[in-house]
Amino acid sequence: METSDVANDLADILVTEEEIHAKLAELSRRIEADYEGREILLVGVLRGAVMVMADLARELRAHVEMDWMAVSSYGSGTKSSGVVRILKDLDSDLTGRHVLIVEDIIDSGLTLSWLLENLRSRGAASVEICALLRKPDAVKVEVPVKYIGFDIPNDFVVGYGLDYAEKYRNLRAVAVLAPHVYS
Ligand SMILES: O=P(O)(O)OC[C@H]1O[C@H](OP(=O)(O)OP(=O)(O)O)[C@H](O)[C@@H]1O
Ligand SMILES: Nc1nc2[nH]cnc2c(=O)[nH]1
Repeated sequence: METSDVANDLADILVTEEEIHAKLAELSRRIEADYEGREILLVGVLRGAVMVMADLARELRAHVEMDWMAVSSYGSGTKSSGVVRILKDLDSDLTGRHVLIVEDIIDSGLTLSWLLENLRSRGAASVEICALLRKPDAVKVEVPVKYIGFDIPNDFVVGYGLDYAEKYRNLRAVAVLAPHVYS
């Protein structure tokens, strides 16, 4: 597939690569200051958070450990079912750890509100959330997010880790798909 084929599928770029990296730098400076003297365990939520985890971790000028969890709440469609299943659990013991959950997007909030409670019950010293994107008009459950990148409209978005039918995760920007992709 040619690169131009992918570009033809995009209706609108919502957040550019440059804007993402500037925002992650800004959030990283806040995180470094907030966690001074405390080591962070970054918990990435597979698979969408792979890009934001990789770039945030490399932007941070502090020791971090990284672990991964895979949960499923969407099945194969574009609507959250609200039923969250653990597909891959953490390898780390969270007792006494300062956990920072790294997510790509908060849509309904169902995934993160469930995950927050789940990780808090494991004896962590603290559990906070860093999410690149949030859709304020889609939220069904309010989630206390300490570090947020961008509030975006209530459209289905792809890129920078986010997929449609497992494609488009490798886009450098966050975009809305053109209608012909769905037909
Ligand atoms: O706020 P919510 O409505 O719960 O939606 C957010 C969740 O949806 C996406 O994951 P998805 O289930 O699409 O899996 P993926 O990360 O493997 O693509 C995203 O990565 C979040 O985990
Ligand atoms: N790709 C993608 N996954 C999501 N999961 C929840 N919201 C979204 C979205 O807008 N795009």
